[in-house]
Amino acid sequence: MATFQSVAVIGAGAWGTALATVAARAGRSVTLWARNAEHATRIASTRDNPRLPGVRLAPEIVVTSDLAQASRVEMLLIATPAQHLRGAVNMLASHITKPVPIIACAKGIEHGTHKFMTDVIAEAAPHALPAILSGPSFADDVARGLPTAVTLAAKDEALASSLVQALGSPTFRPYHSTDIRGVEIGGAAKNVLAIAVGIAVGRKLGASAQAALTTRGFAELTRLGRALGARSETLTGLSGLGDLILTCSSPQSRNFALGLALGRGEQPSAGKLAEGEFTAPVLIELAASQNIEMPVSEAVASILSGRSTIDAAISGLLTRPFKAEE
Ligand SMILES: NC(=O)C1=CN([C@@H]2O[C@H](COP(=O)(O)OP(=O)(O)OC[C@H]3O[C@@H](n4cnc5c(N)ncnc54)[C@H](OP(=O)(O)O)[C@@H]3O)[C@@H](O)[C@H]2O)C=CC1
Ligand SMILES: O=C(CO)COP(=O)(O)O
Repeated sequence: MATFQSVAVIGAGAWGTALATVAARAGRSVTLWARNAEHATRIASTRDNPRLPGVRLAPEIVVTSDLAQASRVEMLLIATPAQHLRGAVNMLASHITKPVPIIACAKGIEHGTHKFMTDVIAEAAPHALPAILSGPSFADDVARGLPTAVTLAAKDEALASSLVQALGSPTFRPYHSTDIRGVEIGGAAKNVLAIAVGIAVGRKLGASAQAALTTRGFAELTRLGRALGARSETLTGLSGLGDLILTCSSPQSRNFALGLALGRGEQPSAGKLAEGEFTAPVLIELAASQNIEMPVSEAVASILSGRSTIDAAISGLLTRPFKAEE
């Protein structure tokens, strides 16, 4: 089984910083790459990243903005926002001349192409061995060493298992899988559904509505997943149901918090990345192309685009025809 001793994390936001900490805790030699040279220098000297406040970066983590240096490793993790993953991998591609695992850690679907993250990696860096890491894991919890479990999928099971060995520790437990698509669908869709549930909570629709909306959201995530070939154990696993439960139940989630603010009629906090906002339009385009009904996601997309008011969207969902549960 291959061992991966050196790891680079591309993207020094909250998640990239937490993942660098995870890899260091697992005993890897870690480089964290920030696109901005000034940020890299500041993080390297203060050992503190304002994108993940209160977390001290381990002294052995090298922070750099030099991509050539960062890419001289045995495995890479990409932790940029989903819509910037292609740009980051394009920059890396000229440095990747032999098969190297590149793990997508972003949750989303690319605008315009409807491509999932590992497809983007395969296209942009043909030598890469694409993989995906996703599951219920807030950066802050992960960085502080609170127990978390995620799914890590690659096409080749032995590779997925080696990557798990390289990153896993008692407080960060990846489960390996070969169902890349299933993992990607869960991570992308749950962010959109969390906005819906946040809106319902913000509108004070009650705990019963919160549970109902989360469950019906899971039904539509599952419908799309099945249509795209995902395995049911993945959809009910950590990267599907697990992450949906986390994100739809906690204001610690930026997607839930965005919905909460919208539901309360407040201004959402500026500068916080809520991937569901970007995923919603492309998710419903993808669903339509597969003839899959995703009414909750459609309601979120129509609210975010201004095509519908919150009250009209809620009323639209509540007056849908009664039907068999599936
Ligand atoms: N935070 C979390 O708890 C988790 C997040 N994720 C996923 O991880 C992804 C990143 O989220 P998160 O880290 O929280 O977001 P942040 O907003 O904290 O950070 C995003 C980082 O990406 C960098 N970046 C943006 N564009 C580019 C680019 N073109 N090239 C290189 N770097 C770029 C930003 O750089 P700069 O600082 O210069 O702007 C920033 O450091 C999202 O898809 C999210 O869903 C997954 C699991 C947990
Ligand atoms: O993906 C996450 C937890 O698994 C983080 O959720 P938010 O992006 O909504 O904060």
